[in-house]
Amino acid sequence: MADPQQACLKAKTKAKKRYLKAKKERRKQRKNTARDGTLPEGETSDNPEDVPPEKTPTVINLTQQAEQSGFGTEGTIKKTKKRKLHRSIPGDFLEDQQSKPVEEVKSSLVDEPKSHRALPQFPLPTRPDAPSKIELALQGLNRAQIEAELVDPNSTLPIHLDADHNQSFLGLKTRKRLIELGVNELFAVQTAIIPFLLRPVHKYTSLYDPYHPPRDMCVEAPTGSGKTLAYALPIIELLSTRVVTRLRALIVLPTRDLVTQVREVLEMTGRGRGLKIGTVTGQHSFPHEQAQLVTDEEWRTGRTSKVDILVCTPGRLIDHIDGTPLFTLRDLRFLVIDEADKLLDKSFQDWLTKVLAVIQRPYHLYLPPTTPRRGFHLLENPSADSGVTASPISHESYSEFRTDYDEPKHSPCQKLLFSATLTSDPGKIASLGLRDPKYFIVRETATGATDSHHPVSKNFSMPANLTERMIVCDPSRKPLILFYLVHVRQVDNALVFTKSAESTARLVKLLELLEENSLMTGPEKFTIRSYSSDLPPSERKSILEQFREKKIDVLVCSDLISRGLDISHVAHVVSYDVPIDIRKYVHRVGRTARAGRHGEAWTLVEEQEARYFKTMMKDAGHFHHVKKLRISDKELFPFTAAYDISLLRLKEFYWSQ
Ligand SMILES: Nc1ncnc2c1ncn2[C@@H]1O[C@H](COP(=O)(O)OP(=O)(O)OP(=O)(O)O)[C@@H](O)[C@H]1O
Repeated sequence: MADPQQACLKAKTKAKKRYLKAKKERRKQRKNTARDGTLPEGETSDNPEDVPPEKTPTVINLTQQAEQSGFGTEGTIKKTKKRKLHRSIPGDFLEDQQSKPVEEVKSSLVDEPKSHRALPQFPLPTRPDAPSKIELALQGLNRAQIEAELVDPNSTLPIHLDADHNQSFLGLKTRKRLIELGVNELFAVQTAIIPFLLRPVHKYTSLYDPYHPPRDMCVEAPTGSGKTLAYALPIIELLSTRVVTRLRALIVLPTRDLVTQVREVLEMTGRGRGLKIGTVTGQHSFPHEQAQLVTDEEWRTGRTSKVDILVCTPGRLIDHIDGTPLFTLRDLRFLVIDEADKLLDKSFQDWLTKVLAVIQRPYHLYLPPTTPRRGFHLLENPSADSGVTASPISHESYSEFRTDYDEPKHSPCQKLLFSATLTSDPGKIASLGLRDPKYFIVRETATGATDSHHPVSKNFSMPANLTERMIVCDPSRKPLILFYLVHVRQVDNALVFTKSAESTARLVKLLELLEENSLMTGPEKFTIRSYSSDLPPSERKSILEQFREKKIDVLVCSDLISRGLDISHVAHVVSYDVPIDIRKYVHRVGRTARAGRHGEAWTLVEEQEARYFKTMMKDAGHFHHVKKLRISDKELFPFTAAYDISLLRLKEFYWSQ
């Protein structure tokens, strides 16, 4: 007897076979229909599967179809939508619908418009190339910085005394004076800056031209390249045309020593021109300085200033703005900020806000329009020395008369910024509110220049004739190595920079003891002195004078004199302690190799600092200029015994204090 279960299965298999056969038939029929565009007999077009292909427009419609046909449950639709994000080929979607015969659906899409098939051809997203160093450097910088003028450091301009050869726009008197001082040519920075400041806008050069306010200027040029003369000469040249004494040029510097130095340059070059030069640094008492600056004899005419040019430190300048009643910056024609990056530092910022508030105020050539006219108000008339002469218009009978003289004018003050490491920080420069600034950068323009040579790159240029060396050593050997350099490598006429006033004093004491105890030094003993903020100003001045006169061979100092100091015979600079940043390094080593002379820079790098120093120099694109030097124990041996004794004596010295 047949098993009823088996019989049932057989029956099901037969039914399935019939079903599949019928299905095949139907498919055949449909294919034929699709070819000739007719529906098979007995079938209606209600079935979405049978919609002629041209009526199956897009992927989105196919999804809708799936919903309509009922085989797309919620889950299926969701899945479909998700997949569509990845593969938008209609055929793919249909293949996913397991419950439908694949060919059947594909066949309905045979004639799908080709444009739809192009959709998946969108390009894959690609990662853009990293921006170049230049692009990064340019971000946030203003146009003036991008359009900076590069000046070739090798360009010079000979000074001639015949009138035809005056390309520099310097007057004959100035040129004669320069020749007397032994300056026969202008250095690169001077060839660019002096004509820019002196070239007349019209036919004549005037002290004030309210209708063509001068452009401000930023200058970055290597240390010792002659920036001081670059601004001193035009100031002297222009101010010599003045009739009455008024404060027209203000030169701000970060330290007293630099104020003295710049004053000397101005006095030397401006001799015989009748200009009065003053300084305020706090070195003298406040009333003394006040008496040098202003007089109240002619206050009615506004002629209160006793100086044409004032050289000052920022702190003392503010003291006089606040505390000297007749002191005014209203007549300023030049504001020079030397060592500008230093003076724009946070520690110095207050002075700038105050000074800018005074000089940036628009002014009226004559009286303010709201004030009734009663003669001239000379305090409000900064153009007394310009081509504009007094006229009867100022009489009170013309009180209603208005001309363009009554319009508020831009301040005629021209701001000039100088540094060997001028900041590329746009925020700092922007705080100065420069007027259409022109940037000059004195830098080698090597052929095949790379990013690092772009004007706005952070690399600073160094003096051409500077040799740089680094000595990696154990910290305990540093004094010994310095002693060795002085005695064996003839490192004299040297400035040695330490990290603080305290270490300056200790190092000098140790070196003095070493001199005493060393048998090797023989009769040739070196004079070593310290120079730091710990010393009173009078002593500092005297030490600097002795060093200038070559009475001191090695001057150990803190960074107090790392900027601006110009002593021509400095042949060596030793960074006994590694400088904390590249700016410090640039200024320190820049005390030598000035004005085209040769000079050597030595940096003692402690082993644990070597990586930091290397990175700093590499970032500045300068590491390849620094030669590595090894000093063996054998070379130091002749001094080691004296060194050990000196260390003991040093301990005793400090204990006894
Ligand atoms: N045209 C020139 N001919 C000869 N010597 C010059 C000339 N211009 C400047 N000097 C000399 O070059 C030296 C360096 O000049 P200066 O002090 O102005 O340099 P600097 O660019 O301001 O340097 P720093 O950035 O260190 O302050 C000075 O002794 C100066 O007298």
